Amino acid sequence: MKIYIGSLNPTKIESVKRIFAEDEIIGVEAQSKVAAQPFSDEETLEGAINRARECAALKKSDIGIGLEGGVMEIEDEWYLCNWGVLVDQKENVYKASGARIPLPEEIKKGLQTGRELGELIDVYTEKTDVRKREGTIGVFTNGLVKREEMFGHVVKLLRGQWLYDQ
Ligand SMILES: O=P(O)(O)OP(=O)(O)OP(=O)(O)OC[C@H]1O[C@@H](n2cnc3c(O)ncnc32)[C@H](O)[C@@H]1O
Ligand SMILES: [Mg+2]
Repeated sequence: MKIYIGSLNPTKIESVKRIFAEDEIIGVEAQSKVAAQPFSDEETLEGAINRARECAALKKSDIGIGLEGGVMEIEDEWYLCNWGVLVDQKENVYKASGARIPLPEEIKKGLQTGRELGELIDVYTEKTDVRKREGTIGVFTNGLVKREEMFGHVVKLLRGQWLYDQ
């Protein structure tokens, strides 16, 4: 199969390659049509849906996948959240969410001033492009769960649900 994933972020592309190891995986730029930094489960999921639909609509695409990261609030604490969507040629839509962990107060404050998590985590860790490497989830799990692994789990949940219907 030819699978398009709506991102050029290597952690997202690699996570799809891991789970669809026998297929051709192509990363393309896709519009999430939501804010660069989504602030709820709903908005994050919507971003993933939009990316997946755009990929599924590409010529020769068998499957389109959208993976989107965001933050969401539960009782004053802000959590990392992640959503994935798979759309096939029958226009079936499969959804799954990823692991979530709370973010430190300092990061929450930065997000409240309108800055993107990807930028804040680089300042926090004094590193560059954390979002393309271990991710925020990797930083705050001491490297035990990296962004690629977390998205890999989301893609596995998508593939499994899709397989169930075949
Ligand atoms: O190129 P794209 O596919 O857009 O990849 P991205 O890294 O920007 O990722 P998202 O748009 O899905 O994530 C929305 C925002 O949240 C940030 N983000 C989400 N999860 C993250 C993580 O685990 N580590 C670092 N940044 C993260 C990300 O950098 C963006 O600012
Ligand atoms: Mg982004």
